[in-house]
Amino acid sequence: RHHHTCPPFSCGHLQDVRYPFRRRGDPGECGVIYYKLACTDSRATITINSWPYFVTEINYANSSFLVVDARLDLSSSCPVPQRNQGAYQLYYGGGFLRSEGSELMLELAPPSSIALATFVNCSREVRNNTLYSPVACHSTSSSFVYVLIGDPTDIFALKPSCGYLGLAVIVLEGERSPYYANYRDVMESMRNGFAVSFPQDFACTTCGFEQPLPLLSIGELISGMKSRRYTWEKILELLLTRLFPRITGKYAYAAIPMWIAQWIAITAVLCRFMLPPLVVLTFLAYKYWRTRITIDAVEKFLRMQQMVGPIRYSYTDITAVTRHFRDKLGQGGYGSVYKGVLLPGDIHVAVKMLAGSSNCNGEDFISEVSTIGRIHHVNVVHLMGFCSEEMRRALIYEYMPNGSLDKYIFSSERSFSLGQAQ
Ligand SMILES: Nc1ncnc2c1ncn2[C@@H]1O[C@H](COP(=O)(O)OP(=O)(O)OP(=O)(O)O)[C@@H](O)[C@H]1O
Repeated sequence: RHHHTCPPFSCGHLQDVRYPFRRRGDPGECGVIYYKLACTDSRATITINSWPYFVTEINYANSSFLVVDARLDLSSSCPVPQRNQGAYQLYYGGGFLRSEGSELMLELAPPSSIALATFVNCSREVRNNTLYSPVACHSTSSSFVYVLIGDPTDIFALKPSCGYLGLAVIVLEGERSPYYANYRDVMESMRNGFAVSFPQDFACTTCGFEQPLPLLSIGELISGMKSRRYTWEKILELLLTRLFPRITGKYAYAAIPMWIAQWIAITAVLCRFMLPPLVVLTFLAYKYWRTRITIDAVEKFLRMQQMVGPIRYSYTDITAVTRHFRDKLGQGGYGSVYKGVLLPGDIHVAVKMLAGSSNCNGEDFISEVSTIGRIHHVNVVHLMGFCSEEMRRALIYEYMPNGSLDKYIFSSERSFSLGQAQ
């Protein structure tokens, strides 16, 4: 797709320039925004860290391109870089940092090893110091120019008589120690430029170039593993590329485990914070639903019962009848029994307050009211009324002044007699 809408172009002396490069004014989907080339008849220029560089060569085979400092006076026989602190930011791992606004990219790692060459101007001559290589063609009898090669931390500890002039990135060839390079080597390296890699993202096979994904047959996989051609990382990469071609195309392979980790983290956080409240809510909803069912069944029964059975009282009536539960007669399996007086007529009653807890469910209450309420027998205590408000329930019996029969049956003396009336 990319190939059709963004055809290769020429820029300066470069031919067949493709992704990730783009020209000013190219459609948005062409190339990568930071790889904009400014083209003249003879030069292609790119800006890295706000500093211009000539792109002298692009090597698509190893995803790198060669750059030369555009502000370096190449025609001079004794070039010294301009004051350019910030144009080169070297990463300690050996990479080349590129910052664009708030973004900091590590991808531009030069394929060959590089070092910084710092040019300084000293008011006094520096003797017997191998770090300071003289730049004779720029020095006079009162001003001495040197180039220092290597770790930038050494350079920050400059001699007091020296001031900073400019920086250059130089390529360290082979085994040569940077501390023994002289100005001639530095000049040659500055003129040749240094190579910069495309970021990993853009070097991937699926970006814009219509290359087929690697075929992955089981046999090939096994033989690859046997011959140690495929490492575990390689196998993971192949699998991920096949499973998520879009994602692996969009992000670099290195970003995939991070992507998976992010999803795992999000799921874990959701489970940790969402699941417990959800479980509690479900439980409460279930409890409420069960209670509602019981209450509804009782209410339905009571509407029918009202015509035939005992009288229904409100909870306020019950508190009035028992005078706020003042006189407790006893305690049974289903709750406490209080003495009360029904007006009008001053009829003495026993009010059994059913405990709201589990052992009294709606069914028991219904059967008590419907069965006992209908029985009118001399040997069965008469149910005169009841109360049911939500989960507060009470049964109102006629008052038995002699108390419960078990008081006599299980009394320690076992010597009692019932009169005819009793
Ligand atoms: N109608 C009543 N008149 C006078 N006192 C009563 C009456 N009903 C109950 N009581 C008193 O309250 C106590 C508890 O009675 P309750 O019927 O609740 O207990 P229970 O006999 O163990 O039966 P249950 O197992 O059905 O609760 C009795 O022992 C008795 O002293």
